[in-house]
Amino acid sequence: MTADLHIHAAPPEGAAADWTIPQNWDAFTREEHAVWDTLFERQAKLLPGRASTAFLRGLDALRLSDGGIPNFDDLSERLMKLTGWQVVAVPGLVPDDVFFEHMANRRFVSGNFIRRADQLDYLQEPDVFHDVFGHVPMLADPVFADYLAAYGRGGLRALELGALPQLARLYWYTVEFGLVEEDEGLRIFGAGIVSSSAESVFALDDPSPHRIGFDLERVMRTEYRIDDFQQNYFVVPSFDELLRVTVETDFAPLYERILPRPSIPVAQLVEGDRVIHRGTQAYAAAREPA
Ligand SMILES: C[C@H](O)[C@H](O)[C@H]1CNc2nc(N)[nH]c(=O)c2N1
Ligand SMILES: N[C@@H](Cc1ccccc1)C(=O)O
Ligand SMILES: [Fe+2]
Repeated sequence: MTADLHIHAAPPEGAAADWTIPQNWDAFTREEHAVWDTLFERQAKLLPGRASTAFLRGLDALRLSDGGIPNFDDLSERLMKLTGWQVVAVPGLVPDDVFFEHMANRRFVSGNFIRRADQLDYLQEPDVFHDVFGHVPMLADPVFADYLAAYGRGGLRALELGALPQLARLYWYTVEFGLVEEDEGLRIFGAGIVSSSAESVFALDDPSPHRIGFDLERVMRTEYRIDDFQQNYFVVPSFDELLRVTVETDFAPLYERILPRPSIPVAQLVEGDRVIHRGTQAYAAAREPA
């Protein structure tokens, strides 16, 4: 199974109207399962003491360490009992409205392919390791599970209100790259971090990125980059607080206030005429535009 890098307007051949496809678990080769196992073992070593307790508990509760790419029917059965979520297969990126519709109905979509053994560290599109290892453990947490379902409903609303980029930043800085303050210290929970060996160290240990207390309006105004380690991470005090703030706030007036204002750019570190992306440098602060 290979990635289809294009976002089609209509579901591709073999996909249902909601873009889902059968996982066809039997079609994964030994090599593909071995890629999962390699990635899994690498992260399993790194994450104790780095990942949030909710994430580590989810890994256990869902038995993701059983070995090989998980069978979505078994996984969904376990997840359904815990929080009412399911995991469904899609060929690759799906249109925004389809993505939100599934989420609002507690279906998490996962790319039905895995990176090749020579691409362990970087890929352009979310594969089953990112989607399932990265995202699904958090869905075993009842509070986070409610947050993501509410986010799906919020997504459909943001589309109507013309505020998708603003709402997408909330996803980026929580679901993909969020940090959480725990009693023992800062922990990672964003799927983009926990599924990356380099960033799961960088996000907590590197001195260069900004670690900013969660503020809804600031998050929705802050741009992000998708091709490098983050320069900005936002820290939520707890998942209860994240859920409370996002559910209790009516986003419509917030969008109205934010949309006419400039967004907060990601600072770029420049050397001569060359932009240096690597996050091991000290970046200039992401300042509020005047
Ligand atoms: C926020 C925005 O809708 C986002 O880019 C969506 C689009 N479609 C997607 N489709 C898949 N399969 N996975 C994703 O993470 C997304 N993200
Ligand atoms: N309260 C948001 C919906 C939402 C909830 C939770 C997360 C994201 C969005 C709105 O009014 O649109
Ligand atoms: Fe993701």
